[in-house]
Amino acid sequence: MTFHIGAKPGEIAETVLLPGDPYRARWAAETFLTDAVLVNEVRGMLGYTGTWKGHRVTIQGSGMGMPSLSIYANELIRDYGAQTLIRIGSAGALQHHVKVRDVVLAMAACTAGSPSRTIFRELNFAPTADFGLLKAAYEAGQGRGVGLHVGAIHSSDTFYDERPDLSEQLQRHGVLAIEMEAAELYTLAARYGRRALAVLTISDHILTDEALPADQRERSFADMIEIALTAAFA
Ligand SMILES: O=P(O)(O)O[C@H]1O[C@H](CO)[C@@H](O)[C@H]1O
Ligand SMILES: O=c1cc[nH]c(=O)[nH]1
Repeated sequence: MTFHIGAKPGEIAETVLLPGDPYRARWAAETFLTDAVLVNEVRGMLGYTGTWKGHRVTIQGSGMGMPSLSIYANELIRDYGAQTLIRIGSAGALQHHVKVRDVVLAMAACTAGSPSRTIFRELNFAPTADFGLLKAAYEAGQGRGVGLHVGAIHSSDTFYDERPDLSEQLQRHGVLAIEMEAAELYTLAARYGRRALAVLTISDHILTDEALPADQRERSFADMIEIALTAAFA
């Protein structure tokens, strides 16, 4: 047990999928895993361990924002020995060619600041995905009939943005989408020598205001989850 995860030693798999939403963790475990067992419910941040095609997998909610993700990823890595951590999240599209329901594989994640900022000080560290996972996810995503994009994203500290000029600059520099966790996940994976990737489904469009309703945000992300699972065990 840790401060925030109640699982006993051995109850967390080496491969962990991390949705922000704990109900997405429950839905994904019930939908994709065999013999899924609830291994964490501290603070309602649900985590399940089961198998997918014979491989052991944990799906653990990580909450919203980098401080929350950082708590779960630190404990999963340092206390439970997680080796492969794949975020399965929602994101807002920042480019017209990226559509609602498309899947974005985050090759790199910009930030204005993260929980790791105190370590890096003046350095602008470049948080990047594990190349093997990224390549495997790209291959797994092709031919599925889903719009698939690979590129940079922005991990923001805010959902309600008061800096339209910042979004404009991100858009101008080809950043595909905005979410709130991947940069810190990539940074922690780099620090501890683990593999990480963020596979994101576009839930809304920053430029057009189109948005998926909440029930679909929870449940209609099957492509993203299958891509993540396939990549983890490629
Ligand atoms: O759908 P999840 O995984 O929570 O991800 C996105 O949704 C939340 C904001 O609504 C933030 O956590 C953001 O990163
Ligand atoms: O952080 C996020 C997540 C989904 N959609 C957004 O616009 N921002």
